[in-house]
Amino acid sequence: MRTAAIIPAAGRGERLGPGVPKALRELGGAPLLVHAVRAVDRARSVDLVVVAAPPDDPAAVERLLADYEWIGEVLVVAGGLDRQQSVARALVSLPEDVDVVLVHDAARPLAPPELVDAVAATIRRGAAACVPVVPLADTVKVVADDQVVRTLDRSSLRAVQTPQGFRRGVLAAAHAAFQQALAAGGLPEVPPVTDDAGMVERQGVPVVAVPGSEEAFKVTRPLDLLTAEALLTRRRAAGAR
Ligand SMILES: Nc1ccn([C@@H]2O[C@H](COP(=O)(O)OP(=O)(O)OP(=O)(O)O)[C@@H](O)[C@H]2O)c(=O)n1
Ligand SMILES: C[C@](O)(CO)[C@H](O)COP(=O)(O)O
Repeated sequence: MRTAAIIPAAGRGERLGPGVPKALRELGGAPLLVHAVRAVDRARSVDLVVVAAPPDDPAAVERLLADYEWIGEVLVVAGGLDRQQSVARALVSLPEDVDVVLVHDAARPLAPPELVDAVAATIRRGAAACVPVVPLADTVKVVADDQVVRTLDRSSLRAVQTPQGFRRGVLAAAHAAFQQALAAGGLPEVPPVTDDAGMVERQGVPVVAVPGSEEAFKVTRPLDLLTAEALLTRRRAAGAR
């Protein structure tokens, strides 16, 4: 089985604040994207990496990655206007012999390679789709117009991370159905589709949940970048490359 890791990296990072696209922001001397490529590249299960770059200048991302001699061959494609489009563009660029696809946010730079391998192994063992999940730390309430409507039972709620893993045909069919539904007049707004597993769920395909990692958190807001710096400093002090 050949496994490809798609890294959607075409987002602006509005919640992180003004600056270059989020995937190109620095963390410990290298762009977030380089850390995310390292995370999947170091995983034993990954044979090929495809990056969906900011669409205005994908060649700049190609040049950037070429500066890191430890990075093997990475295919770079132009990303799209939203995450779904970026993943879809990478998906159609995959060589025919790829049968397992992992999708991993550039915005999750410190995901452990062991997590990548655990997700890939779940698909290789026969699951159609797999997501890493972590329990919620906070109490969760439904709020409308500044009023609490109700409190949810968080015991069965999980926060979902990446990498998410799929049999290639399952992910391709879900993306195709998503595009068709959009073309035919849109999708229901609730729940919005924010990840690839969400598209697969809409097709009625079972999605396996495996334990995620606190270190696979998403850099979304400025404090997340500070947290990532601290974690990276600790890893380097412990001898990590
Ligand atoms: N058009 C887009 C939008 C997002 N992404 C990618 O999807 C991942 C997760 O998205 P998120 O953290 O929401 O990133 P942004 O969309 O950049 O963030 P924001 O919503 O704050 O602008 C990121 O690696 C981001 O680069 C992408 O490839 N193409
Ligand atoms: C894919 C994802 O990282 C799973 O948690 C998430 O849905 C993407 O984040 P966004 O902030 O909703 O774009």
